Amino acid sequence: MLVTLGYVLSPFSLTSLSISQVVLVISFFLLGVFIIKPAISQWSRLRHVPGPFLNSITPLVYAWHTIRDGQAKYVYSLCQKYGPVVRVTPNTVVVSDPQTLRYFCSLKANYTKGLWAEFTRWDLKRYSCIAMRDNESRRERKKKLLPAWSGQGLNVMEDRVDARIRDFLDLVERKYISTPAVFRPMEFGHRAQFFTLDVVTAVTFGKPWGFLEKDGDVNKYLEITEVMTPMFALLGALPWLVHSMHTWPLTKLMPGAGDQVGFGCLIKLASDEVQKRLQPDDKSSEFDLINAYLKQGIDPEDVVQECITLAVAGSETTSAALRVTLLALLTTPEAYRKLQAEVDAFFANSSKSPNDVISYADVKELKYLQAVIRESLRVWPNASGISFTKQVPDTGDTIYGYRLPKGTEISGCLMAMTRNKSLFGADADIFRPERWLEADPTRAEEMWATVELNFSAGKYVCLGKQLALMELGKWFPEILRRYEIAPTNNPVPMKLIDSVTWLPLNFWVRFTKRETTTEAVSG
Ligand code: HEM
Repeated sequence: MLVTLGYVLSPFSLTSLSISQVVLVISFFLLGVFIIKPAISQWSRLRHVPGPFLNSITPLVYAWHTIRDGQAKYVYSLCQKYGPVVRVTPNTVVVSDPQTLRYFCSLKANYTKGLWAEFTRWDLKRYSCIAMRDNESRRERKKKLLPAWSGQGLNVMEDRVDARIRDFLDLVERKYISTPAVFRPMEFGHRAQFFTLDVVTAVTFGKPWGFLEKDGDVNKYLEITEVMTPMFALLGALPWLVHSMHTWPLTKLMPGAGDQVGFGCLIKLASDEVQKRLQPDDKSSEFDLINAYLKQGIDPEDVVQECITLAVAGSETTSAALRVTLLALLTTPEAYRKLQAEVDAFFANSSKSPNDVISYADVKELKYLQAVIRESLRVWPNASGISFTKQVPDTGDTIYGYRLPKGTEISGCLMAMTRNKSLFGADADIFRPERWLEADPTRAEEMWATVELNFSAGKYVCLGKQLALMELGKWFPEILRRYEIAPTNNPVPMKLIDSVTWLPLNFWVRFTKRETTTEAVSG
């Protein structure tokens, strides 16, 4: 560097320059070495990939749009403008073709997880599966996690979901039935989170954390995570932030088991529960994910990390899907009535006791219900920006004819895939469940294979996919058979925020009992 500096200064006689001129020359030199040169080399790596010029030299454009409008809408607009491969930040490209997404998630493609995955590590010495970037270690771990998510495990999970449905119905009965004489509105955005958090903790720890019973935030967990969630969107753009967060002194700001409130309480809950199972006198032989994972020989410290991940991965995503599905139904009265009619017909012909929660097997047979769930996942896919990037392997790769050097981060724009007009029809931007019933079986299969990418694919596929579909599938019939739900007239209208998942603010609804309602089920 000194040689170069000498070369730059050589045309001048140092004695002929004033101090301020020397400072100016050195400043230009430093600017060139530390800012312009890296920017040029960053830009040139992927200069052949289409995208806005500014995005190719700085991640701040993406970060700005993410903060302003949300990542999904922004990345979707870039895909529409630039085609199947778009450069969204200097080192990130996004594809809008399902086949390519499936390819880079497959075992054979040998891609690894992108840098954002580092953010999902709470203990820097340990990894949960979702945070593992090394392919061999994640393959080993996933092999041990998978058995719990099928067969008997899934049956027990179904019982736990049923119990939380009963808790939800009990909450509605206790506090939220409106009549012409009494108006008792519910803010549904948070109640959806209470439901999914209680499901996921019941499945993981054997008992719910207690959000529904309290009808409120437990240990300020939600208050604090709501601030953190939008950061996921930004981290896709600013991976260096992830590294800084894992460096002293910022590590001091990371949540820990000693915290009295927020995310640290979840860490403590997970550590305590795992420790309890390790005691010789522990009696909790029942199925839950802690016992199942320990039985597979996963190190207890790693089981703690898996539990924490589950609570995060399994609650925000599913509650977002629950909220947007209800929102879609409330704003499409025709669909609401059709679903209600299907649900009524099912229960009218069912021999089950009114207290039994509908089985998952029956849920899968309700065609309009399935169409509604698929349609809402289609119109509002989760994480449709660059949140779950993967990294191109050492060999580099060629995608759509574009050479991507090793280390390039790549992601799929789900919204571009799930609103593709050639597959879903000219009205792909609107919620219309009928499209699923109109499509011939081959087309319907392709449509679902695309929408299913909400849960990722290949070696990254979501472990909780069936659990999430079960929660959504059971919640609607059990609620709609008993109550009419209507939006309320708020002075401040509802707003849907894109914060990796979908977060409606001010989502107030009114529950009234239906004339033909069956009795609310008791716990
Ligand atoms: C609508 C609901 C859900 C959606 C859209 C969803 C989406 C996803 C996606 C996209 C991934 C892959 C991330 C990546 O590529 O790195 C993932 C992974 C994961 N999800 Fe879900 N998820 C949902 C519900 C759940 C539930 C209910 C649970 C469990 C209680 C869960 C547990 C997990 C776990 C453990 C992983 C990590 C899998 C791995 O790293 O191989 N998810 N999910």
